[in-house]
Amino acid sequence: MLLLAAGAAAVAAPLPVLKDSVAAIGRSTEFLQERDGRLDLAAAVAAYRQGRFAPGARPVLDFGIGAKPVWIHFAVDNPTAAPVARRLSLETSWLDRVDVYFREGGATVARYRVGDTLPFAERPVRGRYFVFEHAFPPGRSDVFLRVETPDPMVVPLYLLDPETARARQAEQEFSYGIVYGFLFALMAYNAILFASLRSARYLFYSLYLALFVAMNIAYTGHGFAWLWPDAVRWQQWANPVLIVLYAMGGLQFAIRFLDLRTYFPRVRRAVIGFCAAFAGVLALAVVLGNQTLALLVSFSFAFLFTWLMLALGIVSVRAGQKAARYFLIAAFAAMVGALLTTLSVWGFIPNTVWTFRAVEIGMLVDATLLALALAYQLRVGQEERIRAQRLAQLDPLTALNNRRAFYDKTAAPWSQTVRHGHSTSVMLFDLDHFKALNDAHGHAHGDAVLRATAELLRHSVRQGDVAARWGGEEFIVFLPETDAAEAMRLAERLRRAIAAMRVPHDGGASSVTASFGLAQRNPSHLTLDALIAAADECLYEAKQQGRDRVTACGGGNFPAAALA
Ligand SMILES: Nc1nc2c(ncn2[C@@H]2O[C@H](COP(=O)(O)OP(=O)(O)OP(=O)(O)O)[C@@H](O)[C@H]2O)c(=O)[nH]1
Repeated sequence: MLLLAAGAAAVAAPLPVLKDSVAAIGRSTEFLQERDGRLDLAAAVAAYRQGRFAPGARPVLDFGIGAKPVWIHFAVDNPTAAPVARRLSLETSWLDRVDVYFREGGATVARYRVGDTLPFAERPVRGRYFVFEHAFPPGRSDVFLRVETPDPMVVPLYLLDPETARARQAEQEFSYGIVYGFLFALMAYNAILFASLRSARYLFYSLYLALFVAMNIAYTGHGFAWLWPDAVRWQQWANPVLIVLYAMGGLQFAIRFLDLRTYFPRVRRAVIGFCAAFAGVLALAVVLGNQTLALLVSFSFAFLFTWLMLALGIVSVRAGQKAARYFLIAAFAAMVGALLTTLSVWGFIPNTVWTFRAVEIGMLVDATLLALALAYQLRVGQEERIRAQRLAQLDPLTALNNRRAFYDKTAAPWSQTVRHGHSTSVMLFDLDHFKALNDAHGHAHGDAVLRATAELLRHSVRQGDVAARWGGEEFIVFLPETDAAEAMRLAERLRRAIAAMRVPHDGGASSVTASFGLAQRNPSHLTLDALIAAADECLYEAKQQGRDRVTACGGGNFPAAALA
């Protein structure tokens, strides 16, 4: 059993048992910030003895960005008769320099210097955090740490038995595996969608996730441990640069996803300007070698970024964009996650696995919702395309096929007809004296007559027949597997129905008649147009012969009276 003692021996606080608590020990520590120049160990120990150290008020000590170097002390009391092994870990990966001194009976028995300004291989225990193994002898030991960094000086200290510490680390790595695996899968899937659909929003979504992973890998220390263990200089700049790139990636995705170019062109320009301004100041900070400035730029950018994403989501929802609802909830989840993590790191709320990792949980929710939103947009886009295609094929007045659709839909049956030599006919008909009807009752009434005729036609054709408005007051029907006699019966039925039709207008109701031309395919009709031309000739003949009749070319002429 190992006890941790805070404060000078004379005023020792109650000693927590470390083995039972996987919590940061900030409250059991005391600290002194170097306000009047650098202190060496001897000076720090002397200051400690003089009671100049202040007690740690929170589990995780936090001194902010660009803070002066700080000395931290805690005492360990081993009440047993044998040494007890403990693992001290400082779970912030970005600290520039940390000196640790283990002292017993007023003498330093072990000292380490770590920090991300030193190559990774120099760490006493290989890990993304700063870890030290120490066997505490019976009785009291003192631990002094000196921490120096321009980065956020957050110092979550844990003192655990090595087994618990290793299990905790394995658990953390496992969960990072899940987070990165999930995000990589989404990234790959959307990159494939981009490759096949060529829509930039999928690319920017993948990029946004990739930049989140890159940023996360950097600030969790995985990058330094796995990817750039010797790139000490890059390690100094990786966090601010990747934070800014991540936020820029998010905004670039938002621009495309929310289609700001169409909906809010000025907002889009402002967002691009905002990104460019921050990127410019960051570049300046890098050129000047001013890390504190770079960090201030990146954190303020990240802070504004979360609010901006939320604001863009809100205005887009208000502009009626359905998919923006997903975006808004996603941005909100990411924001809550980032907020919880920040509060837990700074010790305002309990630093549990859930609160500390909330930023990643928020990002998983964010990424999932955005993937759903992209899928939703894809589906809506497809439906719109299909609807547009259908509309492009319809005659707007009568909702019958237009000419283009007629040719589309008859292409296959026509080839069948030609290949198998089936009898096929085409029927063309044209309303008689339609100009006079328009003149007498107005164009709107003429339209009503055309719609009523189309309705009759729609109900007269059989399955497989293709009816269309050919133009003006002229209609066409392609009749597959239909010889002249059968076509004649169909046409005659339709002619009578049209003649019997009454279309009401202000002063009563009007009636119309129609003239029909019929042509049955024969070997001389090499194309459908040739057959249509033949039907057109018959129609002309029907008109010539007095209208309100069906004329079959090469076949009989059936005036209304003859068939009545
Ligand atoms: N109301 C209405 N009229 C149309 C439409 N399309 C064409 N028309 C009219 O249809 C009339 C066709 O006139 P014409 O080609 O002289 O034929 P017609 O008067 O029917 O005479 P015949 O065909 O010889 O019996 C024109 O007055 C066109 O303006 C339409 O969509 N709506």
